[in-house]
Formats: sequence, structure tokens, C-alpha cells
Amino acid sequence: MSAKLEIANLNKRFGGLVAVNDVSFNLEPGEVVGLLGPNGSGKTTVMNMISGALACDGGIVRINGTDITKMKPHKVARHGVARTFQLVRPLPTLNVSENVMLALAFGKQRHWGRTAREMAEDKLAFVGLAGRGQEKVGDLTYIDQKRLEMARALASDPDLLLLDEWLAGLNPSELQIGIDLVRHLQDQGMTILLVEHIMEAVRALCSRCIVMSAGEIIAQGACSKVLQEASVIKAYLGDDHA
Ligand SMILES: Nc1ncnc2c1ncn2[C@@H]1O[C@H](COP(=O)(O)OP(=O)(O)OP(=O)(O)O)[C@@H](O)[C@H]1O
Repeated sequence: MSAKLEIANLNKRFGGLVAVNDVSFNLEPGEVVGLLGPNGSGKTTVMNMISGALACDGGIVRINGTDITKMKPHKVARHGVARTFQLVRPLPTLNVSENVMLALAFGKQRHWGRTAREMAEDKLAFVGLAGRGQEKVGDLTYIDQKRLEMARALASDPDLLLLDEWLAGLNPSELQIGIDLVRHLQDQGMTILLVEHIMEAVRALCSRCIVMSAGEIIAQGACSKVLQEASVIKAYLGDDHA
């Protein structure tokens, strides 16, 4: 069986800056893997190249064995890939339900009208926003905005979810709600690449971690082991702590 996600020798430059240098890793179906590293280490750039938002300068991205390297984001979505963004960005002129319906219209299978409305309600219920479809997005609390962002990502019926610091900014009780929601997805067999700085969440959710620094993978393996490696501590905290 093919890996759910296979990345081989991925490269990206921004002018003279090498943002991602020869990055390779696989995700097996149903795995939840943490993609970690200090600010600017290249994590979001990797996410962007997987989702098709950014063209890579070299390397290959495969989903279920299919080369999606040069595909535009809407085509990548049809291969079952969805993502959340660091900054939640619902459309403020649409209500909660309409925001999910919009995502349904552009998903793997396109849904419109009443079907889309019912499906949107299902997605909203899954993330904990049952019956809240008619609310204005501007009235949502931060955790509820995060829930909506997740419902929008789930609208395309993905089987690979790219979560880019989706848990950032939550208070401790909201964080637990967020972790539980990701775990619920995990229990349903979703494959998840989790870019995250909150180690409590990484330890709770990820079987495996991949750590980047300055565009390169510097460590990978079981989280408990990787997070103790001197190279990882040095990348996060500097020489004095390694
Ligand atoms: N569009 C862009 N143009 C120029 N440089 C960019 C662009 N996007 C990212 N970079 C640079 O590429 C490097 C990697 O950035 P990236 O956002 O991938 O890091 P990151 O690990 O996701 O960081 P963070 O944890 O802060 O989100 C950084 O030096 C960043 O400034």
C-alpha cells in the first residue's frame, strides 16, 4: 500500500534564502505526525507546497501514490487534502453555515443548495457548533472561530489534514477541547500533519515528530525521544541549553 503522503527531496528558495532544503518524509494512513521547529524553520513552506499554494523548486509530493507536485490547490483538495491556516479567515459577510457551504462548493465533490446546507450542519455539529449556523462569524468566540475553520477544512471530506498551528492562542480549557477534537478525527482514521509549537498538544496527539531547523530535517522519530535530542533542544533554545 502507498503512503498517504510521500514527500521526496523537497526544495524551496525565496531569492537567496533556502527556506526548505532536501526535505523528505512519509505519512502512513491514520498517522498523526508533528512537524516541529523554531520560527522560520520552513514548516509552513512545506505545508504550502503540499497543499499546492506554493510551487516547489524541486522534489516530489505524492498522495496515495499519485504525483500532485504541480497541481493547483483546488486539484490537490480533490485528492483528499485539506488545511487550516495559522490565522483563521472566515468570510465575515457570510454566516457560519454559509462559510462551510462555500467550502463544500469547492470540495472533492461539489455540493450546493439544500444538500450543502445539511452537510454544513453535520460538519458544524462534528466540531461542536451544532445549531449555530445562522450566527454571524464576527460574533464567534476565538475557540468557535477555530471550530469553524476546522469545519471548513472538513467540508471537502479530506483524508489528509494539514493543521498549521490550529491550536495556537487557545486558553488551557479551550486547548483541551481542541486536542479532543483532533483526537476524535484521529479515531476516525484521519491522517494529520500537525505543525504546532504547543508541546502539550504534540505529546498528546502525535505518535511521531519531524523537527526542522533552517529548512532542513534535523531529527525525527518517537516524540518522547526526539524532543530530548540535543540538536532539537539547541535549535529551539540555543547552544547554552544543548
Ligand atoms: N513568501 C515568502 N517570501 C520570502 N520569504 C519567505 C516567504 N515565506 C516564507 N519565507 C521565509 O522562509 C523561511 C521559512 O518560513 P516558514 O514560514 O516556512 O517558517 P515556519 O517554520 O513555518 O515559521 P513559523 O513557526 O514562524 O510559522 C523564513 O525565513 C521566512 O521568512
